Amino acid sequence: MAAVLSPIEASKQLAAYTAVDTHVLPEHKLIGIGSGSTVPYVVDRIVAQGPAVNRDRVFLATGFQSQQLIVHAGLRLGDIEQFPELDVTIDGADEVDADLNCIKGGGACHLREKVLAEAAKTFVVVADYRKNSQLLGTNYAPGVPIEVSPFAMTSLLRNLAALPLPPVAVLRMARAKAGPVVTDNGNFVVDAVFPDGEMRDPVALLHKIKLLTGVVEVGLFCGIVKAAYFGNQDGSVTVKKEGGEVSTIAAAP
Ligand SMILES: O=C[C@H](O)[C@H](O)[C@H](O)COP(=O)(O)O
Repeated sequence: MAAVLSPIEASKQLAAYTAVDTHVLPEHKLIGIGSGSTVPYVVDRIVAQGPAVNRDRVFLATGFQSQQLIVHAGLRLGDIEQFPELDVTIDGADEVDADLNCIKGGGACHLREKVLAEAAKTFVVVADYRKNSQLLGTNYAPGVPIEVSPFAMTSLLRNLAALPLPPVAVLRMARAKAGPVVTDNGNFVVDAVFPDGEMRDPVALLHKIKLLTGVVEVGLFCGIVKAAYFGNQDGSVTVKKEGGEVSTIAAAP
């Protein structure tokens, strides 16, 4: 018997299934798989397309979690060095604004995620309705994830504090380990809550943070997303597309 999903899980699944059905076509052979709690549903739906179509596909991972998902699903794992150009990458998101700018990195994977997003002809994000917002920072409270070289962590905190509109910034600590979260690249993550004024221009903010010494990557994804799929509580899916088009696919009867 199929497990009964909670409303949030059901909306993640709905978003993931709809995005895969729309964007992962039989002719797509190189596919990036992102990170987070929505992505397992992406992999499930791809597996459901069947062994015949998946046999000659290669899947690239944004980190340890998606690598495990790919391998355990019996799909072929590839490397960005071998396959620098992908047909499509599907990933989760922490928050998506009206212009398809995103906060990503709640799972500390945003460096590799951005590499696979930029490598893809089509980059799509999937999420539940809580991530759909007008202004970044409205629903996702921890702030902008900033991956930083460990040696530069203290100086980054000082440099952030010295900005004209400084954020409240903290080193992300691990939950079941003493000490900080360490990324798949061996770096630390600083979470920085910026004033609303700064969040209104994510592109400018991204550039400002990226210039600070020791910053490896910033969890602001700007101008990369082609479409975002949000599963809603009523079983419908809201689709936001590059260019501003917003539509809702009605719930199945
Ligand atoms: O670093 C993690 C990623 O950016 C995730 O895609 C993001 O945190 C969303 O994850 P979830 O779907 O679990 O909310």
